[in-house]
Amino acid sequence: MSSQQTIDLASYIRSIPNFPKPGIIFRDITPLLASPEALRETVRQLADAVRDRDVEAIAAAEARGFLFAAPLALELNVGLIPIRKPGKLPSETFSHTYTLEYGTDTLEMHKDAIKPGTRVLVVDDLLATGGTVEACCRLIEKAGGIVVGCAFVIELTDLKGAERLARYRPVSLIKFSGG
Ligand SMILES: O=P(O)(O)OC[C@H]1O[C@H](OP(=O)(O)OP(=O)(O)O)[C@H](O)[C@@H]1O
Ligand SMILES: Nc1ncnc2[nH]cnc12
Repeated sequence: MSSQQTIDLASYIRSIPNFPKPGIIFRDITPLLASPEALRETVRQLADAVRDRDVEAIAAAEARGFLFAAPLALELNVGLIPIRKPGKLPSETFSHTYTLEYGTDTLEMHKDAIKPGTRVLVVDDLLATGGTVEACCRLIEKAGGIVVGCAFVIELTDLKGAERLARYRPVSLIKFSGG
């Protein structure tokens, strides 16, 4: 695809009704991941959206957050801090429990992952209630980091996650309403 043509990123998201529970419309990123052009454009747009934040490190929660955090860290030339589900990280961790659109979960981060005062951007594939990324922000703050923003590929606007995360100045590339 030539650089003159714009890519409609939303057209690479597949909507699957009633997964993983009745009433949820699952926004599936696998078609976007399958396209190198769409994935490259996604990472480029995320980088452009946060370039003025003086980001010094990127943090992301497993699993889908990692898929965008690693190429974005390379694009911004900063390191990557993995935030993981319980029992996966080998050294001492901080822990935080949060509520999802469906269910609850706990996340952990290495206590020594961040030098105090480091400017950290949190990245995830999708913003629903904001619970996951709020948990990431809490973990970063417990470690003495400064959350300078959070960036998402997809935002589910009806769930008001952007309001919950307003103090972290969230940005998103694709917005869906209605589930
Ligand atoms: O804004 P929230 O209400 O917190 O929801 C969004 C989160 O939910 C999904 O992750 P999930 O916990 O399903 O895990 P996965 O990445 O391992 O699929 C998604 O990747 C986000 O991290
Ligand atoms: N509707 C949704 N689609 C995909 N991932 C999600 N994570 C939370 N809600 C989701």
